[in-house]
Amino acid sequence: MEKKIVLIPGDGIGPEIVREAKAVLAHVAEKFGHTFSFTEIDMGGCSIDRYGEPLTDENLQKAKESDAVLLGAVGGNAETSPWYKLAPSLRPEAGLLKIRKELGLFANLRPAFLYPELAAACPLKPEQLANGFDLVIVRELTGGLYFGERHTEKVNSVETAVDTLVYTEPEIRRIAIKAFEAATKRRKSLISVDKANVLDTSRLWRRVMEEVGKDYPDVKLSHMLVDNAAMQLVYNPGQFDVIVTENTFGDILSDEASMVTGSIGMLPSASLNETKLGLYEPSHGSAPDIAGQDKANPLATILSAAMLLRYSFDMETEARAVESAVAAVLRDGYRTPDIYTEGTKKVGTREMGALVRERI
Ligand SMILES: NC(=O)c1ccc[n+]([C@@H]2O[C@H](COP(=O)([O-])OP(=O)(O)OC[C@H]3O[C@@H](n4cnc5c(N)ncnc54)[C@H](O)[C@@H]3O)[C@@H](O)[C@H]2O)c1
Ligand SMILES: CC(C)[C@H](C(=O)O)[C@@H](O)C(=O)O
Ligand SMILES: [Mg+2]
Repeated sequence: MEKKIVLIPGDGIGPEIVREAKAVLAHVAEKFGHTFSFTEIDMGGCSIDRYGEPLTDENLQKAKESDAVLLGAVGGNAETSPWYKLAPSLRPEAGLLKIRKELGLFANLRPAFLYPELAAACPLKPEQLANGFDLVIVRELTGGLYFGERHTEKVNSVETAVDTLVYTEPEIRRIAIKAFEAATKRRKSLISVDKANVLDTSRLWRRVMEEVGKDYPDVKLSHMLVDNAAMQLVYNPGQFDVIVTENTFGDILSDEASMVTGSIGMLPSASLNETKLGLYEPSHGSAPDIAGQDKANPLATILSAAMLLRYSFDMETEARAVESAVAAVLRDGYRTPDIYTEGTKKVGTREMGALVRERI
């Protein structure tokens, strides 16, 4: 049966990395006898330029009617791009938030894994990597500060900005279940990261995690304050298996975790709801500083395509074939500039994509 994939190249390096991931998916389809159709839509700055808004309802509808969505990245340089002169609700990132909310993508899985071949690209000392590094961050994606009420006003003639952090018990419960399920399939350790020494939302978060944990007696649940978690991630990263955390903390900790893998260009992600329709994207941004130069690492996007095959299409063999091909390329010594170290072979975005496809 044909599978409909909506591609969102977006801005900056987005079109370059999505081009490579699309070619990987097309290669998988041919090799394993599947039919994938591809429809491209605009989102982010390119959509603002074309339609005056970051995601039109018509394009959103195309995403809703697909079987899976693969995104590059949206956004530009906030200092220089005219997109950032617009009202916040019309800026590129608003398109991303709209699609996450409209598709109900509350669970964002961000696996971070240090390939042994990339140890030299990791800024940590070898002894800190003694326990390896292989974790998944389960980030809540449709609540918290990102979606709370916000405004800017003058209070007693003082310019005042307000962002609201809200979580409801059902929102916490459903992400807890995703996290416990993920931990069940891995090393059965779940660390819930919060700021319960200060925030009411975190205290509710902790209570619900404990309650849901009763249904998963095999999983060891513990709690860690987010400031400590940020420190532990670079001090002893091997201690983590699954981390579950709220939207903002997950955003920050996942960029931090990405550097332990060698580069933000290595970190894929899957944004899921309760159906099979998911959105897959690298955790990094549109990297305007290297856009159009064939320098971007396409591996996070290619690994996101592997997650698409796994979670939206139930194609585990195909997903593993893509992941093994990425591992093989790294074993064979090929590196984009962000993960390049002495003695390895530097390649561009295009060549990296081709090298992965050759190994599937
Ligand atoms: N999901 C998304 O669409 C998404 C995610 C994060 C940031 N953004 C947007 O991207 C724009 C730039 O943000 P930023 O500079 O803070 O973060 P960024 O992730 O785009 O870039 C940070 C640094 O990492 C490098 N980098 C990122 N991806 C890379 C890759 N695949 N290969 C090699 N190097 C890579 C960049 O060159 C830059 O030096 C902003 O407009 C931001 O809002 C979008
Ligand atoms: C671009 C931005 C809105 C987005 C986020 O904060 O979720 C990005 O940083 C990410 O990690 O996907
Ligand atoms: Mg981020």
